[in-house]
Amino acid sequence: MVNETRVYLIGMPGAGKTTLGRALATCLEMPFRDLDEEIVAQEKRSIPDIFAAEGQDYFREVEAAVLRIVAANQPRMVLATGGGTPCFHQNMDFLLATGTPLYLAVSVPELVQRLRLSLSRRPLLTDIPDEKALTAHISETLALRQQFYDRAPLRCEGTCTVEAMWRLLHMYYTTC
Ligand SMILES: Nc1ncnc2c1ncn2[C@@H]1O[C@H](COP(=O)(O)OP(=O)(O)OP(=O)(O)O)[C@@H](O)[C@H]1O
Ligand SMILES: O=C(O)C1=C[C@@H](O)[C@@H](O)[C@H](O)C1
Ligand SMILES: [Mg+2]
Repeated sequence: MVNETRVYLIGMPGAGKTTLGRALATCLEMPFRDLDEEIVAQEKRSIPDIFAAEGQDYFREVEAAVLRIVAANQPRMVLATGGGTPCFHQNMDFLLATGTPLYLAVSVPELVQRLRLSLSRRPLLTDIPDEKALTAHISETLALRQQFYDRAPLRCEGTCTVEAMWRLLHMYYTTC
């Protein structure tokens, strides 16, 4: 039953949506899609280039449109969403209506350690000077996003694994 649905991985940048999503899809023998990659393919430019040329509002419109197109084309898949996806254009309502959102809940210090090395390719993090500022930024962003992430029916805490996600999904589908 798990593999007849759309599993939507949501969570902060660095939570592991792409890395774990790919592995979960292999384990479930389901197609894997990454919303950021779909946006890059549709726009034929990188995410930092989209933000720089058009700004965040445009990016969020494209993100919402591509989400709906990918879902329409894929009745079963594991989809790694973007970090901000659930927070714009009623996307969280859409995710809940069309599949099973699973929130990867990772602590701020762990996110900071993972994101530290990749700031330059993340358009919302490029101007952050040091680890203290990064910690403050991640904490503030998470505080704003938490209300959206918390609507997910499934939540994997800490250093999540494919096995832990599989167990959550399996329990959810056998009890619902
Ligand atoms: N469970 C994990 N334990 C340790 N490191 C991890 C784990 N999951 C992901 N990472 C590492 O954290 C970094 C970010 O992972 P990933 O790109 O999958 O996150 P993401 O949620 O897709 O982020 P984004 O929203 O920016 O696309 C990568 O360097 C990855 O190797
Ligand atoms: O957290 C965010 O708002 C973002 C996360 C990335 O996945 C990309 O979707 C983009 O860089 C925006
Ligand atoms: Mg990703």
